[in-house]
Amino acid sequence: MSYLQQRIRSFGFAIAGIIAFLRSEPHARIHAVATAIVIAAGCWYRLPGSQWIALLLVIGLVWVTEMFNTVIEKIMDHLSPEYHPAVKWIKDVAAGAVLVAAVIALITGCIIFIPYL
Ligand SMILES: Nc1ncnc2c1ncn2[C@@H]1O[C@H](COP(=O)(O)OP(=O)(O)OP(=O)(O)O)[C@@H](O)[C@H]1O
Repeated sequence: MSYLQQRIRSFGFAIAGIIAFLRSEPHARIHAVATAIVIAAGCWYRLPGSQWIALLLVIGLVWVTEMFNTVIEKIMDHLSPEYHPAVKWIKDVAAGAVLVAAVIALITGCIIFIPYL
């Protein structure tokens, strides 16, 4: 298999991962709806490029943290299905990362959209 074929194959696995995440996680579908609404609002208000960059960065931040949080939960459930304080710490910190990203995204959204309302 050539280098290019390997890269295309890896890209296919990454797309399959995104589809698996969307299919299995209700949170992911809520993020998808919220992302669509925010992008539609951005188009409606014809946001300038700098505001689009800020918006896309925080949307990406929320998606990436949520995906890694889900991966961490799945790893822990696989490795240690029974209760363990270390698992609680790991899952709670991972969930905290999602909360940080969501709060940053909410504040950014308010800064961008409130002046248009
Ligand atoms: N094996 C475990 N040992 C210790 N605490 C756990 C364990 N599993 C879950 N917990 C605790 O319960 C909380 C919820 O865990 P859970 O895996 O259900 O995630 P969740 O945040 O409800 O996410 P989701 O709804 O996406 O499954 C964790 O944040 C952690 O505090």
